[in-house]
Amino acid sequence: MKVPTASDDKYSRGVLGIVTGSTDYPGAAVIGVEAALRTGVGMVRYLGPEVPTSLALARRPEIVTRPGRVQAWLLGSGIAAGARDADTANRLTTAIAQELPTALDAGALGLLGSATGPTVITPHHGELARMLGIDRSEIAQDPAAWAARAAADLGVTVLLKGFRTHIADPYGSRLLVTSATSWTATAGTGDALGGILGSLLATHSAEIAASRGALAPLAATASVLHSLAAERASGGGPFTVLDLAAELPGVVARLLAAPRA
Ligand SMILES: NC(=O)C1=CN([C@@H]2O[C@H](COP(=O)(O)OP(=O)(O)OC[C@H]3O[C@@H](n4cnc5c(N)ncnc54)[C@H](O)[C@@H]3O)[C@@H](O)[C@H]2O)[C@@H](O)CC1
Ligand SMILES: Nc1ncnc2c1ncn2[C@@H]1O[C@H](COP(=O)(O)OP(=O)(O)O)[C@@H](O)[C@H]1O
Repeated sequence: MKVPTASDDKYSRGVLGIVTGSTDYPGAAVIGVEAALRTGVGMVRYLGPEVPTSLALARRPEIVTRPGRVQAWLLGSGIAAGARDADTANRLTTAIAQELPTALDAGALGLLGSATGPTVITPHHGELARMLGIDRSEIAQDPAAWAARAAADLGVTVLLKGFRTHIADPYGSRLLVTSATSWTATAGTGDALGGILGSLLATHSAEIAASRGALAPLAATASVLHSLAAERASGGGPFTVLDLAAELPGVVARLLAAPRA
């Protein structure tokens, strides 16, 4: 986690650009924005269609909806791969061309071929199966091996979601985060994970520029924050994804206060 200092400002802390949400799935944009802000980032620039933009602004007026410089991108949650409008397609390709640290989720996974910057993909089993052209049941049999194989074959850091989240990169990192609660299996929690990860990419862009090996531990950290926030939101029962997001600042504070091993 990056802790702001007396000499920081909103730009030096890191700006996250978010291209998520659509008229069909506007809520994914709201969830990602909320989770990113609550993880701790200097600023969020949200760029999307009118409906998700209005909803995100209504919930989080601190977001900026004009294009400008960012340190990292979160792309694709709530965007259907086959139904992108021209403006969204433009925003996605413009973002990817900047070669900044980027999290590719859901409808942006298909753009992996043009992502030459430091990239983390965040598929669930169904999405990774589609990307690799195999059956979902094969991934379920050995998710760790498939995450590692995808990282090697695709040349990016892979965060494969599930009860166990497997993180693998092309340089040999293999990390596992086990979920604190299966109440997490509820719509929108993956969109929240995207926001958490995006926030960490934006605040650690210098470390990522120095080494793409920084991506895997950041992806694992995002997953740990997500799991701990889910546990606190759950308290042993069901919760909604905005409950999870509301727990993020407390989770971050507690981790920072904990003595280091
Ligand atoms: N409120 C919102 O706006 C929400 C928007 N969402 C967006 O909805 C779009 C479609 O996402 P989906 O994942 O539903 O659909 P997909 O069409 O990507 O995936 C559906 C296929 O994958 C399988 N699958 C789905 N989740 C899985 C999992 N966790 N593990 C293994 N297999 C799984 C399903 O059985 C199905 O075969 C995405 O853009 C996503 O970001 C969802 O995140 C839900 C909430
Ligand atoms: N059975 C489970 N137990 C705990 N966590 C789960 C389980 N299934 C999925 N998750 C977690 O919930 C989130 C679901 O993400 P995703 O499948 O993208 O859903 P959505 O697209 O609805 O947001 C991921 O963070 C994943 O790791």
